[in-house]
Amino acid sequence: MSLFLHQIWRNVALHQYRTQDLRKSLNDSLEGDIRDFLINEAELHTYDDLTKVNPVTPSTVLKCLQARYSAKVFYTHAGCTLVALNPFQPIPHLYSLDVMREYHTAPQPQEFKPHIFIVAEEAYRNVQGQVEPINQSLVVSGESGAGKTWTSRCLMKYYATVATSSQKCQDTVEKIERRVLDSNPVMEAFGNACTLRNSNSSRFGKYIQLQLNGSQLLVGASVQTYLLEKTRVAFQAPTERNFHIFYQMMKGATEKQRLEWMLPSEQDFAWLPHAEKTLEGLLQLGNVYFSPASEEAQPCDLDGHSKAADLLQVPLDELQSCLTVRTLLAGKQSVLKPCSQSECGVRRDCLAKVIYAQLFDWLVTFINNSMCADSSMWCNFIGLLDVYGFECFLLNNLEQLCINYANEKLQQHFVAHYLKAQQEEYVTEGLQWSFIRYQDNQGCLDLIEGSPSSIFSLLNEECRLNRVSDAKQFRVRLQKELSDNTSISWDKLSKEPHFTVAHYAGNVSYQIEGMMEKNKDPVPPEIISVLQKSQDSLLHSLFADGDRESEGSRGHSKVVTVVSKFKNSLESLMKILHSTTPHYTRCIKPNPDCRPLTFKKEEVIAQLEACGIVETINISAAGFPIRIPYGSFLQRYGLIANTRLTARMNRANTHVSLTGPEMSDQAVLGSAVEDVLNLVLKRRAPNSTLSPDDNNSLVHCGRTKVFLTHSLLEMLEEHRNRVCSQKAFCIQCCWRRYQTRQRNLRTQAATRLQAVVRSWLVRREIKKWHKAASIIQTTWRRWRAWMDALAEAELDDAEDFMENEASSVLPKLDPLLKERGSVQLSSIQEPVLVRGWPIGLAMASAPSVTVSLTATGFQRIMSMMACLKSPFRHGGYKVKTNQFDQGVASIRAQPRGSIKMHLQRSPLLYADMHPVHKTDVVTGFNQILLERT
Ligand SMILES: Nc1ncnc2c1ncn2[C@@H]1O[C@H](COP(=O)(O)OP(=O)(O)OP(=O)(O)O)[C@@H](O)[C@H]1O
Repeated sequence: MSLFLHQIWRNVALHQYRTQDLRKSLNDSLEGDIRDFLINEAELHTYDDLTKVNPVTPSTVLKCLQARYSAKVFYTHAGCTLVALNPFQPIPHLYSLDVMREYHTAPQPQEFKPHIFIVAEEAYRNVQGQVEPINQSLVVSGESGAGKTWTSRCLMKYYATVATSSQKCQDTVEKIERRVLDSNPVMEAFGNACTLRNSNSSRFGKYIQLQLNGSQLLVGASVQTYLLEKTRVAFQAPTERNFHIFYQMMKGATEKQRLEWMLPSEQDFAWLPHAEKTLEGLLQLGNVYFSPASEEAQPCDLDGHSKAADLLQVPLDELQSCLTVRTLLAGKQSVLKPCSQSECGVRRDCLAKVIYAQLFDWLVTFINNSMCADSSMWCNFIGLLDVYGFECFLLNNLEQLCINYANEKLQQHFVAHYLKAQQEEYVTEGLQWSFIRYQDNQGCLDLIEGSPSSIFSLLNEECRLNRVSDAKQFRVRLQKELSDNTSISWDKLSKEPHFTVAHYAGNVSYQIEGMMEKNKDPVPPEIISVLQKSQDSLLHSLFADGDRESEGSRGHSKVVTVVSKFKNSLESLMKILHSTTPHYTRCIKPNPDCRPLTFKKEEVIAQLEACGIVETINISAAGFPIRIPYGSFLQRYGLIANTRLTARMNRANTHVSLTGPEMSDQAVLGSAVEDVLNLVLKRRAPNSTLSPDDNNSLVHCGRTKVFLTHSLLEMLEEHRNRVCSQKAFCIQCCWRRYQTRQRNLRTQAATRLQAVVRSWLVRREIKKWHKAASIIQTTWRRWRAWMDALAEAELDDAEDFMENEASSVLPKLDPLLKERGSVQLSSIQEPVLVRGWPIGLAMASAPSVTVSLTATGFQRIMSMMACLKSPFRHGGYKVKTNQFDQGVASIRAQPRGSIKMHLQRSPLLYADMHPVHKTDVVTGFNQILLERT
């Protein structure tokens, strides 16, 4: 009994295990199945738009980008954004003049493969179309080395080419176009540097305005720059370099210039790291060293400043004092105070930075003056914004805060634009739905720039207080004022004063130390006044107008801090962006090492987050991330409502062919889709329907597509699975029934066949038996008759024979027998008549049960053959039985001795055969013989 129970338990367990296993494998296959339905992974590289991958998730988007990158397709749309992957190798055919012309002349460039030229052409056509807002902005963003500068260059070349091709006054345009293009290397020389992340990294943001006249021809351009990294002049991170211009000057200077600029080729410069041996530096200032003064009240001693003073053409002693002595204002009295060695160093760096920044601004103004068209000449513009991407390093300070703030601003603008685009698609599809649930990054922006309290406002306040800044105090202040905002937090374990901001692209921790100083960006007034005294006309003009507010010249209330300046310029930029039609290009760096055609998933996903693509995905998810055309929907889920899809489709097609417009087709399909959705929704909540007021947060039927949330997709899948397993069960039952029926039919047919064959065989056998029996009967009767006749005739002839024949034969045989004891018949020359006993007589006269002929050998055979009247050497001889030897007078006489007959084989043809295998039935001749024995 226990064994039996154990067996049952084992079977149940096995069954459960198998069921689980089956369910798991079913689930696995189902997941793959849905994936295959929503998106064909093998075809991922063919998706030109990331928002078309289903479902729109970071992982599918990433897979799609990777597949395209492997297939050497570098541009992909992401809704209203273009994603540009950096190939890190020249792809000349992608940017050739022919390709530019192809995109420019195409009736529908959007139908071409995604390309930066589509963005350029779209913007250009928008200006041509004069649809409000006519002015366009091309926003190119991405992290350092992602390809922003490359992309901006491509865009400028495109417009230059397009403008040239359709320009009548070639000369003017070529001039402008040349100037626009030629300004790039100059700007890059002054504003770019070799960094760890990019060997030609732009250390400033720029907005280039390409000015177009009424005929949409390029007539001028202007550049605005943002946040130049001027600290690089005096400080470079290990293994990084100073701005390119210094190295270029050192490398390219002629002997004459070297003499003029005091650049001996052997000289090393502290501010020019990683220069080749032959290179020298321009910045003699960097080689000015300070040694502590012998007395505390005395300023530091200087070394190497004379060359700098000569080059800057400022009085040597004034340069020395401005670097080593500070002027303090005490009421109307000014007091001179010697600076410490480190303060001297800060002042020296400040001098270099302020000169470089002013020079850079001057350069930009110069370029603008040479490119900018008169305002009367142009009416529209295409703006090109190349800004730093989101930054998050180990140590982040004010620069990163400003950059990330700018990115937050742009992200907000982008999100608003993207939401608008999404909303427009919903409207086109007839959906009454809005993204009211979507939370944008306003909270984070309020934290950084809001009023009355924000990071910027508190930083500015701190600077205006004109006191020595204390990082710890500032942190306490931040905590007190801003702790209500959820976008700011503090790491309690960190000892360094800091704050962490939750940006849209991730959390960034900013160190407070040094932030206030950077915000003040103080320029000692002594430095400005020295520079104003420069004999160098350029340097003099840079500072002569006194534009630059120095520490001393401004009242504390008027302090213009870095963040307030940056905020102002950003606000004016945002105003421009808001007044234009934006086009976003997100440049992605596929690997940190700038290796050609190498795709690192972790790198890319981080950038997708930082450039807002993941946010785009979130926005999609906040709406209806899954959009399925009616036809595809019904193909997969039609079975839920048992919808006769093909019938409806056929009907729809008939409508189309008859009526032309596709709407009737869509309407028919739409009603079938609604049937399916209603069924699923009813199961979830019996009273729910697909009315616009009900369930509209889950699903919407547009004009051509169904818009679904993830949860409704899951419900649909669940329903489909249930219906599928019911159908599968039904199919199994039918199949089994069919199989059983087939098996029965086969068995019946086989039995019938067997019966037919058996009866045919039996009939055939019986026929044979009948034939054999009649032959036997006939033969038997004939034989009996013949025997009777023979017996009669023999009886009549016996006496005559004895008298005539015996007397003639015997004498012939007698001597032979006497001589040999036996007779060789062949030796008898004359024919011998052998007369055998009629078998009937022989048998009848047999004295015992065993019949045996006394004749032996050949004689016996002959006798038998004769008895049976079988021909044996016809007419050759006659055989006499031994009865004659014994002097038989009459055949009627009883033969003496025993007669034995051994017949091993019947001479009759069918004697051994019997129709049924019955051992007890013996017929024919054998029967006769047996009857006799
Ligand atoms: N489309 C492209 N085809 C070929 N090479 C490219 C392409 N885009 C970028 N590159 C390569 O990548 C390098 C870095 O690009 P780029 O200087 O434009 O980056 P960036 O985003 O402007 O960086 P940063 O912010 O540091 O200035 C280029 O020097 C170039 O070699």
